[in-house]
Amino acid sequence: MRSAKDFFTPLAVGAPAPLREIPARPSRAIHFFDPSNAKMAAKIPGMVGTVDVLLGNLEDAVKAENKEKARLGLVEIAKNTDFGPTQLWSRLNALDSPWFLDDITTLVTEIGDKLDVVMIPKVQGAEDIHYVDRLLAQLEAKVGLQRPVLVHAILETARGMANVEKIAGASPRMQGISLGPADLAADRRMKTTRVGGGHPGYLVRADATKNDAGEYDIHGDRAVFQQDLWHYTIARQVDACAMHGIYAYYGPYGDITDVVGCEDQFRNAFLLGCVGTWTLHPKQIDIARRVFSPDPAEVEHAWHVVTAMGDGTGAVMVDGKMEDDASCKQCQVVVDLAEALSETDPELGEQYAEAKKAGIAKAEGK
Ligand SMILES: CC(C)(COP(=O)(O)OP(=O)(O)OC[C@H]1O[C@@H](n2cnc3c(N)ncnc32)[C@H](O)[C@@H]1OP(=O)(O)O)[C@@H](O)C(=O)NCCC(=O)NCCSC(=O)C[C@](C)(O)C(=O)O
Ligand SMILES: [Mg+2]
Repeated sequence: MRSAKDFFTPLAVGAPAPLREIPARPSRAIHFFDPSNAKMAAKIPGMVGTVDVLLGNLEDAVKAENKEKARLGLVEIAKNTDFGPTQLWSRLNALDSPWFLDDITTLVTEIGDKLDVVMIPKVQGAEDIHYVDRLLAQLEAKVGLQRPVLVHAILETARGMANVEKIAGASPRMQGISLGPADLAADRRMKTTRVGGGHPGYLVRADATKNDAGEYDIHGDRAVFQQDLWHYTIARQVDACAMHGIYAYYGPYGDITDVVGCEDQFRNAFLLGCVGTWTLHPKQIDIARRVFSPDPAEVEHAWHVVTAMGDGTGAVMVDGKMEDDASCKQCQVVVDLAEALSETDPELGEQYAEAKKAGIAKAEGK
């Protein structure tokens, strides 16, 4: 572990200085595409502006014989596309794979100026991030990049989970962490075969009631509530990220057809503190944008409270409810998110501007 004194020192002579703060850029939908799939790749330039992040996936879901094609395909797309406000990320192959070294070397030297974040799969501990950190600094110095490429870890092993706080704080490059529910389930020997989402077997059942004979009717009509398999994992991931000033994300929802279940899983993650999710299919993009953008009614309420609270201290009544310093901070989270999203999403920006006007007017009794 580096000393706090040299945490922000570049790890190679000539590498750009690490950022002191990770920018809160909108990243509601991290849209995955396979750059070796010609049909999918052809759609990417037209998707600029429709998602916050376009991610060229080089790891799982790309066939072994297509790894090189995917890497070079991504270089080509990046060189020929103006991404405007849309971020460009890539998921590299795992550190122990035969492809990682060429992935990182090629991408940083060829398109490092366009690449915002590299996603590293199957991160086990801080040592994995330290390795990537130094390598990135050397490559950045070699090609004279002016800004550091950031790092995003995927939580998909039990060891990675046990080390999540250390991973989140391993480098000033750490931008965020996503959940990898499929690999994590396998590594933990969980018995779900689904890629994310719930499972009907993971439930709690209401107590049995007594029948007319005074016996517990265990086979009677008892309400069943399906539970969230990922609650503990996401909550811990969110704490680790918040503690280190980086961002937490849900990951993939593999049942592309079940848009309702997908929306529920995304919303749970949003409410727990995640800022975004992955989209694997165009169908999931609108869901992610909707879920990870606060409802204008919430934004209006947040402005009402923040305005009514003035300097943020004391207690006031708003719509029959007590608001104080703490709830003002909760509302500030919503206000800040709405302001950040307004900068890149003009349609939402208009709705949020209306909500702000209405919230302030209510606070001022107009
Ligand atoms: C699921 C698949 C096979 C269905 O692909 P399909 O072609 O069968 O679907 P479709 O419904 O027929 O497609 C309709 C149209 O959308 C296009 N399309 C379809 N998908 C995309 C896309 N992503 N981006 C842009 N365009 C897309 C597709 O080309 C087609 O175009 P067309 O109408 O012109 O014919 C396909 O959507 C796909 O390959 N998606 C990405 C999968 C992926 O990246 N998986 C890896 C992340 S999850 C993971 O790795 C786990 C994790 C974290 O590691 C862990 O939990 O451990
Ligand atoms: Mg995985």
